[in-house]
Amino acid sequence: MRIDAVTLFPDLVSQVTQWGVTGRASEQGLLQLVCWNPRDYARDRHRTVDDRPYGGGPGMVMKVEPLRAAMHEARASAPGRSLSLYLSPQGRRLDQAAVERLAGQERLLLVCGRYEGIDERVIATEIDEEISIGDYVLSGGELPAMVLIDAVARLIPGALGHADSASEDSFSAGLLDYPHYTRPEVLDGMAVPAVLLSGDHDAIGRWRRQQALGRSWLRRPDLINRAQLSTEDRRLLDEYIDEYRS
Ligand SMILES: CC(C)(C)c1cccc(C(=O)NCC2(NC(=O)c3cccc4nocc34)CCCCC2)c1
Repeated sequence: MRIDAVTLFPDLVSQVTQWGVTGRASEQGLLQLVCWNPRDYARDRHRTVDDRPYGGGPGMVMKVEPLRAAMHEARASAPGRSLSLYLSPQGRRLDQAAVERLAGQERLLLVCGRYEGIDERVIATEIDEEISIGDYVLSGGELPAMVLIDAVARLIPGALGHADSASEDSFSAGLLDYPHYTRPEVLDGMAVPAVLLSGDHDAIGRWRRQQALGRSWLRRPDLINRAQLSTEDRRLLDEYIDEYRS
């Protein structure tokens, strides 16, 4: 999958192709990330990339021409149509369903804001979707872009080795993860749940499902309401709730 990122900090965004699963996906040619810096398209002597806001007020706005030139160069640099996304607090909240939809695109163009943001007319004419990763104040759209790249890259066929894919099971079913344990068997007097040492893989599977259901019910009831629960799921969850309330 080809992803182009328009950013004033290409060295920051390109770090996502240097490490871990996304690093390997990039190494294997499954993910191709190219960064484009508006500063390289600033034609004045000072290579200006910000501009003053109409209406006055604090801060600056990303200068239109270098930004648009970088976007146009990015689009023209490879075949295929890019879905153009502006990472923005005004955007639709990113969730796994959106990630799955975006992973199906042949190309993504990610625009990262800095200063107070970008000109609204650039959004109106050049951006297909605004996407937000959450409600907190950030310094730029680069970390959100890297979050999106990570989430999308994991869905590229072949990107996840076996060791990585386990955690997809419960969440891709839209639930929180069951608790994980590893050595030692007793840590500061706290023992691993006995079922996990039993070797009874059916019991272990049921226990993990019940934990995923129960923890989702406790911490993220919104996920439970959206999940498609089987009758066995309902039984496991009811048993968890009875125990929790007893
Ligand atoms: C949400 C909240 C707190 C009410 C809010 C309200 C108003 C402004 C901001 C804010 O952070 N402005 C700065 C800015 N943020 C982002 O780009 C950004 C932030 C959060 C999630 C994101 N997902 O993608 C991009 C995201 C970076 C500099 C260029 C202008 C945007 C926040």
